[in-house]
Amino acid sequence: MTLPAAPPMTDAVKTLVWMTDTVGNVTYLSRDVRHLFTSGTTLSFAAYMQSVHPDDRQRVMETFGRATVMREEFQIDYRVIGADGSLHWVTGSGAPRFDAHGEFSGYTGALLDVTTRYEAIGRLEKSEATHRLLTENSSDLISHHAADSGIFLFASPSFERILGFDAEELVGKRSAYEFVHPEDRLRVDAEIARQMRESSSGSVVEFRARHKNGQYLWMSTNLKLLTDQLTGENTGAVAVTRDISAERQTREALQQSRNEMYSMLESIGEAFYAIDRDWRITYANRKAADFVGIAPNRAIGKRLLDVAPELLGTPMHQYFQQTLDTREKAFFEAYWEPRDAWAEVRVYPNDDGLSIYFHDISARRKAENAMRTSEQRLREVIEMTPAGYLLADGDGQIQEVNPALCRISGYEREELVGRKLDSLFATSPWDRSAYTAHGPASAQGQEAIIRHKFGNEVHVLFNGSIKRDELGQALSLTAFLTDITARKHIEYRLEHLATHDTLTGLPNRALLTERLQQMLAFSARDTTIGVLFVDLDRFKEVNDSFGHQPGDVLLCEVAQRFRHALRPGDVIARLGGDEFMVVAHCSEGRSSAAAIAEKLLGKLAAPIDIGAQHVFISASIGISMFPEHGGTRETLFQSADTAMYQAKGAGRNIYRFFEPEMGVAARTRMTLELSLRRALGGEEFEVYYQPRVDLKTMTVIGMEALLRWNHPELGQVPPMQFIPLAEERNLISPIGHWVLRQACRDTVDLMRKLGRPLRVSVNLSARQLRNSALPAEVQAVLDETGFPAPLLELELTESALVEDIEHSAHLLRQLKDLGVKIAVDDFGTGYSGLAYLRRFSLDVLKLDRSFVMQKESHTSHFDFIKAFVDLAHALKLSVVAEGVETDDTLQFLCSTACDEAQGYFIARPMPLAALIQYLRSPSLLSKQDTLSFN
Ligand SMILES: Nc1nc2c(ncn2[C@@H]2O[C@@H]3COP(=O)(O)O[C@H]4[C@@H](O)[C@H](n5cnc6c(=O)[nH]c(N)nc65)O[C@@H]4COP(=O)(O)O[C@H]3[C@H]2O)c(=O)[nH]1
Repeated sequence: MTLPAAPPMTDAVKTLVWMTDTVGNVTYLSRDVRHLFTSGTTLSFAAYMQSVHPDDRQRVMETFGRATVMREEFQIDYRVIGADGSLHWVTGSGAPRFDAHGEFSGYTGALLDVTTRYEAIGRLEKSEATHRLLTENSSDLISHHAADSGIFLFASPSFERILGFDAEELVGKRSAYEFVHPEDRLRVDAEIARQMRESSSGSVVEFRARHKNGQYLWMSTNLKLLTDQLTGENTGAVAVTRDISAERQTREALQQSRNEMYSMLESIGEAFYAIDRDWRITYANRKAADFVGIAPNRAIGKRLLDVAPELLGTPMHQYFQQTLDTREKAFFEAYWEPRDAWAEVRVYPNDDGLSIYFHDISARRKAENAMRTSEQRLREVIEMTPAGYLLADGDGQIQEVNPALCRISGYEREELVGRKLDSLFATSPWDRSAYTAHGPASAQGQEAIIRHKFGNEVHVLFNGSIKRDELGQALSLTAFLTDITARKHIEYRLEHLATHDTLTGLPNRALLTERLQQMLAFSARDTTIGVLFVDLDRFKEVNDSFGHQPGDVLLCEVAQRFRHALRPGDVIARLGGDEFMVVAHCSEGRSSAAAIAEKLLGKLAAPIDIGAQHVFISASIGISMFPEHGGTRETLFQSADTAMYQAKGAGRNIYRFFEPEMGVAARTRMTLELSLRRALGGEEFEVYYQPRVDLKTMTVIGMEALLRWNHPELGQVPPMQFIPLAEERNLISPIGHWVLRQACRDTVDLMRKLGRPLRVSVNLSARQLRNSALPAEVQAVLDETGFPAPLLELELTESALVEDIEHSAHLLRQLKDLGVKIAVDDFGTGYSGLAYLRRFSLDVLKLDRSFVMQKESHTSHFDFIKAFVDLAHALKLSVVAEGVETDDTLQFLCSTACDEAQGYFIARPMPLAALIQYLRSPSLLSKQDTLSFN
């Protein structure tokens, strides 16, 4: 059989028809594909089988064989290899052929070239295999879910590995929703809803999925909803889910460490920011952002110069650039003008750019500035202060001085710096011990002496302090020194004034007392000290006769002579008036003291010249010895005083040692003094009144008030015993005041009772006259008692008046201005004459009793008294005679035109009650015998 020629496969219909004989040899083959199998027209079965792909040959043989045996139709796809070597997929189909006799005659069939289809299938299979491979081996969970229910339609094997469920357990049985953590469900739903709403093509959602073992794993799902192309309905979803637990953990850890770093960067007291190489801010903590005035999140990502344009061109900017260039860190301080702030900046290079730390040091800078300013000011103050200033090191070597110290010390600054403190100070509160450990820390307000360059001493007030290390060792010494030399001189003068007698320059009582105290305190047991009380004799007379100034000249001369008579160790003091006291060591006991006394008296032997006058003066000296007469200065003074009175009494110009018997009299005086003080407070005083008569009318026109002291033990003490004591002990003023008040009160009462005026005269002592407040006190008494001033007569002795003439005259004028009368008591016993008294505005002269009594012995006395009374009258003074004891005297006085008289003959001093009685009695002069109280 000849096979027709076949067209090329590609051009022709790809189906060929074939026929075989009963044993399978090809008897007919369409021309189209013939060339595939043979170049001839016939083809044996075996040859044909050679064309079949070896891998398919067996299958083809079996199919053919079975079909032939069974006489069945067959169809089989297999590959053939063309004669040209090309491979083709063919679908071979055949059906048995029977002849008219029903005899099998072979097969007739067709071969369809299905290479193209198979290639497509091959590709599909390959892709499917690839996908399957991917799906089966993917570490991700790949799933397909039904719409709405989320039931698994497909689950990749990885589900078992990751969530513990195999596909069988999932597909068609469970919903994806079962696995979502309840807390994440809302989020997942929201995402699905969003996707459906927006028809978006997939999104990623993270959630926790429950493992079969109950634990949750973090998953990230890439979810894609599937939509029907025609209806647009959701037909399900595919999901690719990945276990991101580890990633989450890493991410969280990273976030955690980033948070920690940020919170650390936030919490550090410093501002921090980082910039990349493009100067973009990659991080800025709040402090840094605040510094430039921007929110941190707004700064990040921005270029530094956009956020802080003021940075451009500043040193800070240059430093940043330099660090970026050199990769070397930089530390510096910079001023940030927009904030008027100073920052301490540290710039570190890193792989991305720079890490910049800065610390606001404005406060510190300000404090430093303030400190600098205050230091500057302090320096200026130190330079300008009038107090000297010095700074020395711990060894006392001067490091720094101010101009004032140069002025005070006389040295130039260069001469002082480097000098040791010890050589500058003669005395200072800081000796060597100040520099040692635990020495004093400061010396405030202490006095020191600087040795001036020219040798003189400069007194300074020293205020210093020492700075020490922890071991107490001196590090530096600072001191301010105020020049107090002038003040010291004044102090010295004041002290001298306080301790020395201004007239004679001798030590005064205070200094003498102190010296004696020292001598007693520091004396050895066998030391003998003599205390000599020296009182000038009749000095008062000199004073009264020549006046105060000559008296002062005399006292100075005496002081001078006494001083020369004594040894340097002896002390001589003027106690006041004409009293001196000498305290001296007496190695030979009494004989030494006696020698001193004689020397003193001897010094007075030569007359003293006062102006043109030679004045002879003597002294009485009382001596007490330590320890013989006492151990304390009081007893020694007292004893010397007592002995001096003894010497005076014994005839003057002599000295007397104290004898114990003398002490008795002294003690009596002391007892009296004590009880006198008590009497003032009690009711032991009483005023007696001695009537005074007008000699023309012989009527009582007034009386003299005389003080009586009714001592509880001693009985009535006469005024002459206690008045001088009261004067001496400064008690007379209160006593005198009491008498004045009592007298005024009694007389007012008396006048009221008798219905007629009465004058009362009250004695004033010399001491009262010294009191400038006397006029005011008298006025107060007059006001208080309502006593008429013209009826009050104040009696003063001559000697009291002349003690200080200026003062007396002034005071008398003031008293007279009150309207009271002034009488001079005891006239005729003193040294001054009438003319002398003209200087005072007086009203009454009281002739002393001794003056009145002389009448008996002098025949010319009458004339004298008469002339005196006339003279007094000429001076507008009335004359009162005192001490009228006899009728004769009274008569005599009447004949001399004397105005008034008082005396025992008329009436003795008497208590108030008796006076009332006396004054009421009709005949006065007949009563004198019965009214005796004195
Ligand atoms: N022999 C004699 N004496 C007569 C006669 N008439 C009066 N006398 C006394 O002579 C004194 C007169 O007083 P005086 O000269 O002021 O002398 C007073 C006066 O200086 C002073 N005195 C008395 N009372 C005070 C007083 O209150 N203050 C002051 N400062 N001194 C007073 O005491 C002195 C003595 O006072 P008295 O003892 O009271 O003594 C009184 C008086 O009793 C007389 O005929 N013959």
